[in-house]
Amino acid sequence: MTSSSFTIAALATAPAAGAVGILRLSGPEALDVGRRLAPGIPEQPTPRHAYLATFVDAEGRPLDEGLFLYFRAPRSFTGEDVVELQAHGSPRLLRLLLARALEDPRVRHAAPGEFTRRAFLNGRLDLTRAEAVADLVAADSEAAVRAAAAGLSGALAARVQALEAPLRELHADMEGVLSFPDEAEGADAEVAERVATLRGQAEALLSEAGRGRLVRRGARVALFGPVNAGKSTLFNRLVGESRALVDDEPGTTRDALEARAEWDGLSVTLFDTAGLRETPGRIEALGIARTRELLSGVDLAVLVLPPGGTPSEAEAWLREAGGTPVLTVDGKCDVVAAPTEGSPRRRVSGLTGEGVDALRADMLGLLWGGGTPSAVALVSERHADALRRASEALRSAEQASRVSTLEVVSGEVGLALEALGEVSGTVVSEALLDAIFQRFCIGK
Ligand SMILES: Nc1nc2c(c(=O)[nH]1)N(C=O)[C@@H](CNc1ccc(C(=O)N[C@@H](CCC(=O)O)C(=O)O)cc1)CN2
Ligand SMILES: Nc1nc2c(ncn2[C@@H]2O[C@H](COP(=O)(O)OP(=O)(O)OP(=O)(O)O)[C@@H](O)[C@H]2O)c(=O)[nH]1
Ligand SMILES: [Mg+2]
Repeated sequence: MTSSSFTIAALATAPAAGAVGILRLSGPEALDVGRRLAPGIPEQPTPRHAYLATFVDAEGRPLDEGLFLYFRAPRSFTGEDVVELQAHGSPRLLRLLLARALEDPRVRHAAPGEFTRRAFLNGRLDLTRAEAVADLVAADSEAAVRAAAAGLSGALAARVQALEAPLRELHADMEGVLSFPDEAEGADAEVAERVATLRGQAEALLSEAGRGRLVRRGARVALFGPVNAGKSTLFNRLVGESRALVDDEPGTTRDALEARAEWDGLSVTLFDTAGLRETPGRIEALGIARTRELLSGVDLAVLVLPPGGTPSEAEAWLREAGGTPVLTVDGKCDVVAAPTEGSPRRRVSGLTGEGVDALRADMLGLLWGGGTPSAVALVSERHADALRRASEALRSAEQASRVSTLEVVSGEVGLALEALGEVSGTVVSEALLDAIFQRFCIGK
């Protein structure tokens, strides 16, 4: 028996009490096994019809009354026969039902992501859409939900396809000329231009990886600057609650504090840090070392300066952020009159809230550079790696088209095609599938 002819079973709902819990079976014996748990179901149930059924134990004693659904292959999520027992959401009851299904030697417990893996192997989803399923389940902000939903409906698949199809055509044209130089004469016209256009597209898609990461993981933003500048007060204002301690004693914040917020649908983790100063006490020095470390790992740092901060002071603090982009603001703006000539820096007051909405908009602008977070293509690290290899092969092809033979150009284009195939799933190894689907939860 091959692994895919095994019938698999798993709970499709989280192992917690809820209104409804689902046991899902997929494979050739799904109906037979399902009917043994729900003996009232006809031998040939109507597919996609919700039957009210009694679920029973091995002695025929009722365990629950629930819904029974049968999806006949290939019209199911996995493309195989699928049966769902939709029971009351008791974790203990569901484990009893699962254990009964697993008593059958033709059934084994599904590996993480195995239902979706079978859907992929049976051609129901391409790889980008299968991965969007995992992204959707893991999404913890509205932008992440919307971007994953777009991926599930094929947004990324379409962009990869728009690259893969003309690349395959170009490859075929060149191979044609190489095999039948007389008949295919001219089919390799403008190779350099065609390669250059496709490389541009591959790089454009690759450039969305950073934004994809931001949507998936959320943005990380840290407030930093000299002691007593009003960082914690501003932090509390930005997160909308009094999370951080505030005091007029400089050095109040010793340990970085974090809070999660959702701005324009984007998940943002905001950090309040220990204020920096030149001659710190010992404990504070530890906090300061941690601030520097934190600053190096965030997507954006906001330097909060006290009123009257000079440009040279600002310069000195800016160096603390290393390579991280910095947005500098003048804090406590309520205590100083607005400068007569337009100050280059945003003025905010954590105390009164002045300038805080505008600051939030500035931060989103810097993190996003415009556009809506939910409209981003969810290019993952895995996709980016393959796209990088595809772009490199296309760059070599471009060079070869000027200095080398058509054979060499075609070889490089072939490599680019292989790399792209890893994104869509037209070229995949078992090991790659293992790596992808291991990240899924059980029952998905
Ligand atoms: N109860 C339940 N809810 C669920 C799922 C499930 O498996 N069970 N899903 C699981 O993740 C998602 C829904 N995804 C699904 C995708 C395709 C098909 C399906 O039957 N497709 C067939 C028929 C399409 C049609 O006739 O319109 C097909 O693609 O051929 C079912 C569920 C979310 N909700
Ligand atoms: N007038 C005014 N006072 C503020 C403002 N923000 C903070 N303060 C006051 O300034 C003092 C320091 O505020 P914190 O928010 O604790 O400053 P901090 O930068 O976190 O300080 P450390 O954690 O010590 O580095 C407190 O007495 C606050 O009430 C503001 O916008 N306007
Ligand atoms: Mg503080």
